[in-house]
Amino acid sequence: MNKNMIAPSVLAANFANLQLDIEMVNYSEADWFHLDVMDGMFVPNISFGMPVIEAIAKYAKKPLDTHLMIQAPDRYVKDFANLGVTNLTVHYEACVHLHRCVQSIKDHGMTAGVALNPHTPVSLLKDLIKDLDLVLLMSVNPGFGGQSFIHQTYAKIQELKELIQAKNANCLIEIDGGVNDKNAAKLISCGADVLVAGSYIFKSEKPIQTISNLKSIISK
Ligand SMILES: O=C(CO)[C@H](O)[C@H](O)COP(=O)(O)O
Ligand SMILES: [Co+2]
Repeated sequence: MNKNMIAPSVLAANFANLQLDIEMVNYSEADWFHLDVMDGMFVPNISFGMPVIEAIAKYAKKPLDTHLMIQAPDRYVKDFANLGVTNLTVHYEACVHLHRCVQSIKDHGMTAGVALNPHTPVSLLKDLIKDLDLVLLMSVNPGFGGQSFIHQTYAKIQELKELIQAKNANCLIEIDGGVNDKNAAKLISCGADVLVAGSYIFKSEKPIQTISNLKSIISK
């Protein structure tokens, strides 16, 4: 997979005119769509589910990177595969049988990611890292867009990078929450491959330009 990527989080898009924002991302230099699914149980917020992803998939011309913030996500792996999701990320904290869930995601033809909450140590992934295509480090507490970046994330990225290298694993590091032009370069230099950005992109006056700026910051 390519590195130094931008994944706009649709959570911050205009839901009254989603198609317009989807076309904007298609047209932009962004690499993936980031789709945040929240169930009101694992996180204290409810976002969107299958019907909305089905609608997005109709217009999206870039891979769908889907971040499940739901309890027992293994129940829905097949449904997300059927919607055309490219990468499915589940939370470490939401999965009792994480290894089985990761295998199921791959068996359904998707790449598999595991997300860690800010309080969850990277070392817990040591026995699974070789099976993963992506690790998502939450740089805010999951559930809401527009929160402030947690600075401890920089050290976690470095620790994760060391684990990946020590285990000779081949997985991307994705950072999610509070990403902007101030922290993007440092995140990449610490070892991140994919930056998710929601509010910073969709709440800006010129989102296409904002994506382009972020892309040039992380490509240097
Ligand atoms: O997973 C998420 C929240 O749980 C979102 O992807 C994340 O918050 C992105 O939004 P922002 O860039 O506005 O912080
Ligand atoms: Co997310």
